[in-house]
Amino acid sequence: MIEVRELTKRYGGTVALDGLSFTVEPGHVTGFLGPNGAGKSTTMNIALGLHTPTSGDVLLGGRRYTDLEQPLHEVGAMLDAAPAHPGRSALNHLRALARTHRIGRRRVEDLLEQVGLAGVARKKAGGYSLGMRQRLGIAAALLGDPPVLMLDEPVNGLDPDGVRWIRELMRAQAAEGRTVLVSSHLMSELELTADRLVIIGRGRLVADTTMRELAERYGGLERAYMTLTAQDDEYRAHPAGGRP
Ligand SMILES: Nc1ncnc2c1ncn2[C@@H]1O[C@H](COP(=O)(O)OP(=O)(O)OP(=O)(O)O)[C@@H](O)[C@H]1O
Repeated sequence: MIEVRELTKRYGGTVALDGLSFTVEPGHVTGFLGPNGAGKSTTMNIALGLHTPTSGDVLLGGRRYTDLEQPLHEVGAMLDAAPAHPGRSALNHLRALARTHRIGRRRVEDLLEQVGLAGVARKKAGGYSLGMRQRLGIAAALLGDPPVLMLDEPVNGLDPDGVRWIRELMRAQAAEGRTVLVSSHLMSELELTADRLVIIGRGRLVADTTMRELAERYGGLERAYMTLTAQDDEYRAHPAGGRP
């Protein structure tokens, strides 16, 4: 489970997150949706201990990331598509990660097979395509068989095969009882993947619901997203005295 509690983050004068709270339950793929700059990456970076919140916190299975003794066994994450040093092979990259958690070579080889990189495992990552780098990032995230997965815009720039592969993988991970949070700024990307949805706008919670509920209430998912984020903009344009 992921618990985001009253999370606020300011970068100088920019309020990236403004008292954001929501919970992500296991057994579902939860989409984390919001326009560019809404605060999705900031939330994930804080969850993974990469940024410090101004106030509030994020708990993974009840603990902050920085308190986890064996983080690879607690949470797997892919925040960008450049997970390995370009001079290092997929095999060596995963082996190095595995050693930090006493994970065996067999697990690394099985994962390379699972993500479709077995054939290029000894080649340098610098020569990998975007799709191959994404697959390596996913392998690294899965290495410790963690109960929580967090993926930031994982299908950006991928071809249809890669998109389908990641989509099926996320659904399979959720079906096995894991907590899966996947961010996107496009509703169309989450439509076929997520069954729950957390929508944020300008660092605030806009909706926390199921896909079905949202589609029924607004007569379609795209329409729901446009309506909800437009309302947010409208509200934020008149913060002092409310709407005119
Ligand atoms: N390191 C930083 N320094 C200053 N401002 C930042 C920093 N990181 C994020 N921001 C600002 O915080 C806000 C939220 O950004 P964030 O990247 O979290 O949004 P996002 O929802 O992930 O957007 P996108 O879909 O474009 O990736 C934006 O206004 C952004 O400019």
